[in-house]
Amino acid sequence: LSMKDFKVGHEIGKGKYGRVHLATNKSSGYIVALKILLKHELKHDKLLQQLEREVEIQGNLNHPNILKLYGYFQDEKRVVMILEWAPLGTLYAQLKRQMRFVEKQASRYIAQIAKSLKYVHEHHIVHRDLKPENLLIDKQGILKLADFGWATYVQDFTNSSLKTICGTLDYLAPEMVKRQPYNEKVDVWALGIICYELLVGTPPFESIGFHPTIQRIVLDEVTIPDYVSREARDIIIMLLQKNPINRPSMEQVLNHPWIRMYNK
Ligand SMILES: CC(C)CCNC(=O)Cn1cc(-c2ccc3c(-c4nc5ccccc5[nH]4)n[nH]c3c2)cn1
Repeated sequence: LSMKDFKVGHEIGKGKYGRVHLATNKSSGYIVALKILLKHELKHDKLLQQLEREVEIQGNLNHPNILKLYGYFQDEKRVVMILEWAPLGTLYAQLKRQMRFVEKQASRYIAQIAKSLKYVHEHHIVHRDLKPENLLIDKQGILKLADFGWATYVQDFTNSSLKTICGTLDYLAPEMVKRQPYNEKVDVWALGIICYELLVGTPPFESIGFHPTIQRIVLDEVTIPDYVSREARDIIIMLLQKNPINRPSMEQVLNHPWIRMYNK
């Protein structure tokens, strides 16, 4: 495969390392998203190895709520990943449009994210950068876990400043902020932030500036508005436990009444 097998359309996204274009495969007519990374931008070969690892990971993940990597190819100038196209864009954009979701819709989205995370965690992978910008929606309204922050594949959090880790701090777990060892429970925390945000419209510890946000993540208890149901309140408090040991597994999340009541 090479670029000439595709009719390349407009740019749909721009990451730290790559540009994403809508494209059509000329022979199959299939619409895909092409993530194009210029080799000279991947200067030191560590990034190229990390990219190989990313492709290796993605190639083995096969789940209805995880964005598919169909394949990849390279020529002298670039590396290209052939990815599933999600026509309805990101959950972030939909949330901005709708302000916030009714509990049934929010519960359905949280259930889908929990299913994808259960699968990813079973493969001993931690996503680490779960946020509405990384969740895409296909034409049936099904959520697809993605990871555009290509940088997460090259970040080892130990020595990089928190600020460069990701655009927003809102989804960082307390143990990450405190630079302690972390595990898949950081994704459980992020799911709690997203759950709150889908129901309320803004993340619970959002503040102006870097320090206030990380301080609130570590110190503040979440305050949940009265219009949020008892069951939703219960799952949010469960997911946003400061101590990762007290957070539930994805199995337990999927068995919670607020999930079961809307996902028969
Ligand atoms: C293991 C798994 C979690 C990682 C999967 N790999 C990636 O997420 C790598 N990646 C995917 C993308 C990407 C970005 C945007 C889209 C889109 C898309 N559809 C849109 C519709 C409207 C507006 C914007 C849109 N972006 N579809 N498919 C995409 C794929 C960028 N980097």
